[in-house]
Amino acid sequence: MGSIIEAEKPVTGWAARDSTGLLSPYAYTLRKTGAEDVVIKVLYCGICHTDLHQARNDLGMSKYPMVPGHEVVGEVVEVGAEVRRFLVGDRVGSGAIVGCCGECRPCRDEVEQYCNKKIWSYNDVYFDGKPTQGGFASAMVVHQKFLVKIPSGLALEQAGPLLCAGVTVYSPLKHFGLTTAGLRGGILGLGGVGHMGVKFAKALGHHVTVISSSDRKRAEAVDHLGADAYLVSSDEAAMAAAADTFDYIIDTVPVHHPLEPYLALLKLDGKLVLMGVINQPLQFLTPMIMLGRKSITGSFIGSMKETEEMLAFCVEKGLSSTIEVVKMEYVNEAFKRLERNDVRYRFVIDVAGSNLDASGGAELH
Ligand SMILES: NC(=O)C1=CN([C@@H]2O[C@H](COP(=O)(O)OP(=O)(O)OC[C@H]3O[C@@H](n4cnc5c(N)ncnc54)[C@H](OP(=O)(O)O)[C@@H]3O)[C@@H](O)[C@H]2O)C=CC1
Ligand SMILES: O=C/C=C/c1ccc(O)c(O)c1
Ligand SMILES: [Zn+2]
Ligand SMILES: [Zn+2]
Repeated sequence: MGSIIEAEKPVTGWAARDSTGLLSPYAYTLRKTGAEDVVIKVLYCGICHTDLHQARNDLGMSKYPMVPGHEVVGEVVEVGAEVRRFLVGDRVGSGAIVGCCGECRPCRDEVEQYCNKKIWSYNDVYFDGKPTQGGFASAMVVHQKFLVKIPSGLALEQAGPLLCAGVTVYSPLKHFGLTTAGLRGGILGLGGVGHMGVKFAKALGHHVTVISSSDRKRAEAVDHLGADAYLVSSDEAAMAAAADTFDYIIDTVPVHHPLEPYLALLKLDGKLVLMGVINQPLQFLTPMIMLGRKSITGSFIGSMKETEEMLAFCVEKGLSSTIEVVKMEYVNEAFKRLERNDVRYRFVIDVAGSNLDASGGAELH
């Protein structure tokens, strides 16, 4: 077991300073290692579209400097005195949430992502009053409850996106009972979350249709990801032909869009599950859901329990994410490419290989 270091630890991350979302090196300190804390050296971190929303202040709630990153894979380098679940050297993962109250109903029911006092991995304030900072950094301190072991069957760089994109799509499939083989599912938006949706839905034995904004991803969706069908949302004839055929649609589009074209695709009792973080009201006419008893619902990441289950599911089914690995110096370009929908299907930063501490942060804040 590692020793407890009593001092705050200097660390270098890449932070956004304002709503341009441009990231640059930033020096700060990590809290002293508490009894249930685990210090991790960050190895890899995926880039989720939420990181872009937050860095650019799309939701109007961003605080700077902000070190994004919530698809974190690391190696344990220290553990607190009461950490029982992890040892120095373990390969671990951390996601979007790093704290919760532990007492409310969602916490007691092990769906702590729905705790009203949850603490986000960055752009939030920890119990000690310090800002939380994410995984675009050389190290993090995380309470043991919010870490999972990465199973040995998974490549570390590919495991990162499972910790947000993966569990985000696994959780509603499980929760809404969408696990029966033979269901007909739609994945709207083939990005980081969407591509994991195709993989999980196929592994569950569903008939999977990708619904995309263009024809550009058709061949990859069918040949590489194994989708059964591909619809271009602007192709009115194809959309009309597919009306009333889907049990569910997982909607991952990150910008404002109409819902009616997708509600029309659902069968009786079909479900539209909203995933995208959208800062403008969405609209639909009520008959679009009444005539067919359809549901519009949403889902937020997944619990730590579901994350462990999802990782085991990936090992069992031989699944992982499809990624492009980049160095931290490329992160601003990666953000631009993510915004213009030019990534197959997730960027993952090789954080350890980017030698952040050697590059030196800005002055200590
Ligand atoms: N609910 C939750 O818990 C979570 C929510 N999110 C949110 O889900 C959304 C999707 O995240 P993620 O998969 O990482 O995003 P990506 O950018 O990787 O994928 C989004 C996909 O949506 C489609 N799209 C349609 N219009 C646009 C547009 N104008 N700009 C960009 N993409 C567009 C594209 O697919 P195509 O080319 O096929 O049209 C694109 O690949 C984001 O809003 C993110 O914040 C993310 C994780 C967890
Ligand atoms: O990517 C993970 C977080 C998603 C998210 C969902 C909802 C919301 O309001 C956010 O700020 C983030
Ligand atoms: Zn995310
Ligand atoms: Zn709680």
